[in-house]
Amino acid sequence: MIKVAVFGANGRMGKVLCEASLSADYAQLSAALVRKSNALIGQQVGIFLGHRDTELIFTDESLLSCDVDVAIDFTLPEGMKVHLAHAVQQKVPMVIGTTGLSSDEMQILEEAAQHIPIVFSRNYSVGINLLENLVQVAAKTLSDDIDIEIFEAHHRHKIDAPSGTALMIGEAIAKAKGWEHADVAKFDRSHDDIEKSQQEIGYSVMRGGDIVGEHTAYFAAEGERLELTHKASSRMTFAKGAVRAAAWVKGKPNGLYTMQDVLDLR
Ligand SMILES: NC(=O)C1=CN([C@@H]2O[C@H](COP(=O)(O)OP(=O)(O)OC[C@H]3O[C@@H](n4cnc5c(N)ncnc54)[C@H](OP(=O)(O)O)[C@@H]3O)[C@@H](O)[C@H]2O)C=CC1
Ligand SMILES: O=C(O)C1=N[C@H](C(=O)O)C[C@H](O)C1
Repeated sequence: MIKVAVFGANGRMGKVLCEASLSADYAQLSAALVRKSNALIGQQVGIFLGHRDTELIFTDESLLSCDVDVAIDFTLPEGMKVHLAHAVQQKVPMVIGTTGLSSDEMQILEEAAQHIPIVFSRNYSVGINLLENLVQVAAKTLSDDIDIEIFEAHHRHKIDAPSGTALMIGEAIAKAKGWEHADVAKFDRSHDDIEKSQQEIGYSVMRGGDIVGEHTAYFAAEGERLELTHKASSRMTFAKGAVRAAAWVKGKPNGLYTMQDVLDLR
């Protein structure tokens, strides 16, 4: 049985991560952590979740009085950095799903992985991790006369854009093509006065309503077009993947892992 702590337990993903930890027969929710200032501290997690029969109460994010094996963080970059520091201090392995990290924040993650094992993935669904491999096959096979574009759609509350997953797909394609992603990523065409280059990965973004997460990679040639699409219809998909990653990372040597490692897809 793996003892799980969830940071940002009051968030959209935090709530579902608590549910997933309570539901998995190989996991138990041992700590539901929120910011020090949060009025939920001392209140029952079960009442917050609506129906769950658990004695657990919300505690603050210091991880200090927690008996846990792995901590999961799906928050925002500023929060993730604080949570990571607590986890390194307490020597607690982490599963991180927070997106929108800057290159400096990625470096902080890599440094922390020298002290604890960390799984970091911008998408914990099995389907997207498979898609990451499929787009590489497409990028290598459809090598000539091809335009590559990535479209993503998410709910109106999502802040970072393009999504972490869209970037993850783009980076996988760039790697398969032998391109530097930073050189070929195209986020804005509004000021262009020439035709697009074929050494380019274009991104487009939609935000609206309650869309959980949709991603399409387009490989468009003259005469044919391949579209590879993934649609997530429930946040529970990500949460189950993260709890699975938590069970996997327990006892692993220090280092930075991905969901591809957890799923043995490399
Ligand atoms: N990798 C994956 O598979 C997936 C990743 N995500 C990512 O998960 C993250 C969270 O998404 P979502 O649940 O929708 O977001 P929410 O806005 O619903 O929740 C954010 C949570 O982070 C906390 N938080 C924000 N800032 C800080 C801070 N500075 N210090 C401590 N805690 C903080 C919030 O606490 P408070 O309420 O106190 O502000 C809240 O608990 C996003 O980065 C999203 O992209 C989402 C789905 C899947
Ligand atoms: O914020 C979200 O909701 C999601 N974020 C992740 C991302 O940025 O790719 C994963 C998922 O698509 C949902």
